[in-house]
Amino acid sequence: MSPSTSIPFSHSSYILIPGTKMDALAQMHFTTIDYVIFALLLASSMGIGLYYALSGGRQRTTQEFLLADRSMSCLPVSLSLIATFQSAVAIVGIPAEIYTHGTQYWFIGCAYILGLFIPAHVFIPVFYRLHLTSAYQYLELRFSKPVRICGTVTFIFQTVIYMAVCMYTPALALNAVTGFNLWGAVLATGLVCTLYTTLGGLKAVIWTDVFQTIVMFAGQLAVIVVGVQQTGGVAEVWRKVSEGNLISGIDLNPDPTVEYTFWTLGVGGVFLMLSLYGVNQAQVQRYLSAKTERDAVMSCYMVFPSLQLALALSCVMGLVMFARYCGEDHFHSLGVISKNEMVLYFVMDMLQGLPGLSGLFISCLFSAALSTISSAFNSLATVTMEDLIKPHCPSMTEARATLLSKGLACSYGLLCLAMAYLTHLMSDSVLQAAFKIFGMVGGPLLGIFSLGLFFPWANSTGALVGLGSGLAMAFWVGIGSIVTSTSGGLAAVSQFNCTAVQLSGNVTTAVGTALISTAMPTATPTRPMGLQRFYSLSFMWYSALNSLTVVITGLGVSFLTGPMKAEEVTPGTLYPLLGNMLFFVPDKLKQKLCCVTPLGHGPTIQECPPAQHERNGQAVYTEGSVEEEERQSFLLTSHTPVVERETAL
Ligand SMILES: O=C(O)CCCC[C@@H]1SC[C@@H]2NC(=O)N[C@@H]21
Ligand code: NA
Repeated sequence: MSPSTSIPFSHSSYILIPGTKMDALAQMHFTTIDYVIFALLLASSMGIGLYYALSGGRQRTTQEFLLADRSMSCLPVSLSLIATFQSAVAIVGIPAEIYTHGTQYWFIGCAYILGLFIPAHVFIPVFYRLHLTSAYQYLELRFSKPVRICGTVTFIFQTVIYMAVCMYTPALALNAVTGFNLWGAVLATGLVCTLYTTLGGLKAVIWTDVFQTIVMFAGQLAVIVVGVQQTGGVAEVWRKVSEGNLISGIDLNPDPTVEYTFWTLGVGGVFLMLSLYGVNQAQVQRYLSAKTERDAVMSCYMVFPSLQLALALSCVMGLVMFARYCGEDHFHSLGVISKNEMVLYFVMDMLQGLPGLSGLFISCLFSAALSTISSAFNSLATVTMEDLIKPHCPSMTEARATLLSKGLACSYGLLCLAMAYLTHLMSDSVLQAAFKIFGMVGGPLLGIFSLGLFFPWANSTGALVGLGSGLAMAFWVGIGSIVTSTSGGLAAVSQFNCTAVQLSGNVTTAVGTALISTAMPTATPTRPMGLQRFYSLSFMWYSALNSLTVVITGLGVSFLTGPMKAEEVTPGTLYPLLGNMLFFVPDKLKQKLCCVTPLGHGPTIQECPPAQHERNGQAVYTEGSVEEEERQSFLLTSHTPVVERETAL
């Protein structure tokens, strides 16, 4: 056993080194029951999709297809909110991070507090009362149409790339450990997902998310239970893990180039959470599908415990995996050359001989992927329809609009399949690839929404230049880190080896030292200086850096080009940040002080829009018509008794 081997993790994943144990394992094909379980998962997802295609309003209106008729209660919405950003990436990626970096990553759970509290009390009330369909309608109301278009296009770009990673991960898993045909798996996943999303709309996506989240948790739990039992029980696992020095306390290191510290996870993680649970269309659409604002806020609160459970399951799986292979450079001898592969080997090693469980785990991986990918297709179709097509063809009939939405969901599905094929450059950890996508593209989007919500002076020129600068900053750092490959994840890989070594005197501790092995075996890790240091910024700071770049540049340009006055801003598009921070100041003084229009003052000037036609003197609105939308928006925003709502805020 070589005590200090460094395993240079390479870019390419999933090459099975012939003759190694891994290769032998891959020959271990699924038993029939495993395939049956996997087929059951795909069939039940299809069933739910078909059910919603043939029941209810039969997906005949965009209100139903894209927003589930705004009729959902908080439980399914909250499970769907979790499923959307908990994919195979987390299930495959997090245990490997725990194995190689210790439990520091677990501190991202601290970011869930503010990361869900702020969306519940800032973003949801504003978006819900504006009665939006697409989050980017907000950008037109607050700024201008060009800003909305840029926001939509940025979102589409981010989601298509993220989808490719999400679809590729479980398929590679299947291929790596079962020899199952890689592209057969991608095709099966993509087609099933595209079908039920296209047929059943948001209702089907939400209810399949509920089912798939349950399968996801069950699969992870099964692996953990079997893993603990095969490693000699909880006490044994705990002993090996603590000896391996894997339990890391709070790391308060302020160095922003260190990948995982309390600051990058607890603070940087909040910005990541806000970009996902605050302003991402997929989540905003779920909030808007709730039948009342209260249901939307409750669904956001209910995400917290489930997200903590999902995080705990992934982290514990990493600990058990470490305990199982501790004391031997297991993965090295196995020829495992990518972090993404570790978990798959571990699971197949644990579950072999237990028919059905490996099928359950692969179903868990595909459930996680399907629930994320279907949410993305549906939100991509929604924003394309609402932001890019409808404004140009106002006279389009409801039936045609719905048909076009279905066509969009389908074509996005096929596009993501193609993107999955192109995703050859898989960074060493798919989890880090996902974090980079969110940070580089989701960060600037968080910035532009924050600019609009919290800064009345911001104008649309500032917003456009701000968004552009945020994306430029993101790609400068992101590409810089790949080119110089100094940033964590790609080159420098810390590899915990859990061999016990004799230290000075007879003190023996397991070496928890992280052996930094870089891709250049000769290079000793030197402290990067200047621009190198900038490029080696932890990817956990990308969301914060890029959103703040948008806000600062956006404000600067707004002041240069003539800031907006509070009365010019569309009512209901500002969040009285100052007003609510100074909640202790009496209203009269507050109004004078920061001249802030309290939240919820909808457009009071306009009259209730004219109905399409009258029937015996009563105004009649057809469901889903533009007039109906305007009427609802008017009712929602003008009748609210502001005072009591404001205190609720
Ligand atoms: O699993 C994925 O597809 C994406 C990786 C996790 C995304 C973020 S991390 C913080 C938050 N917690 C989750 O479970 N998902 C999101
Ligand atoms: Na998911």
